[in-house]
Amino acid sequence: MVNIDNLTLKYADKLAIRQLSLSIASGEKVAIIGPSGSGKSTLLSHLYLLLKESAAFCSQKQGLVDGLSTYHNVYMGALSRHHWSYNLINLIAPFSTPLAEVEALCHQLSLDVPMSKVLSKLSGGQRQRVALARALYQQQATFIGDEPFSALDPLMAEQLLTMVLAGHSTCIIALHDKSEALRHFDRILGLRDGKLCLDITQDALTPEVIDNFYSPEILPLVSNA
Ligand SMILES: Nc1ncnc2c1ncn2[C@@H]1O[C@H](COP(=O)(O)OP(=O)(O)OP(=O)(O)O)[C@@H](O)[C@H]1O
Repeated sequence: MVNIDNLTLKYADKLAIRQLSLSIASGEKVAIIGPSGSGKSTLLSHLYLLLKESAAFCSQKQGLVDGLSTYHNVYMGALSRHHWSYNLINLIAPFSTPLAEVEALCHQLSLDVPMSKVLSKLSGGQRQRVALARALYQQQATFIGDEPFSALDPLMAEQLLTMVLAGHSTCIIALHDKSEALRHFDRILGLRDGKLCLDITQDALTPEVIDNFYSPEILPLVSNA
């Protein structure tokens, strides 16, 4: 589905991704782990650029509009599916079908706030679920997520992760969680200082592999993929 060969990315003179090669097949559930600043967001943004036509991206920056309602922020996920005139009328006076769809989706995410509530009045965890709902409302085959559950309690994070994995054939998700959530994925990629240092399948995942990956030593690539 996507092939990256010897990719290097930098911001001004800061190297963020170093000579990274990677293939991800359609249908894979891939977790990306790594310390803060290791390049996860940079890699995910690049993958989204490559897969834009078929992927929804739930980024850390969220890109929500504070002055708009919960409904309108989620509905933005469907803008490209409708004619501009439909979107315009719906912005002024929401149609009943998308309103009911968005409400049901929010309910699935335990986001039981009035659809008219403006974003600026929501908590951090609620905002994160609005961003997640907007990505899910895109109804794409691939989900790319940059720590999309980081502001949620562990139980809710696990429930929503399960829902996202079940709803998309391919998932590529950067996670805070080092161990528990990883058992839901087929394959785990680990970045350190912009380099791919871990690329293993679920059956090879052990606490020792994870501990070694996070140890201060510089390690060669560990891979069975
Ligand atoms: N806009 C930017 N301008 C300059 N440097 C940047 C910018 N964004 C990221 N970086 C740098 O690039 C490197 C990779 O950052 P990136 O955000 O991809 O890491 P990350 O693993 O996603 O971090 P975190 O877990 O904290 O979100 C870091 O050294 C970071 O400081």
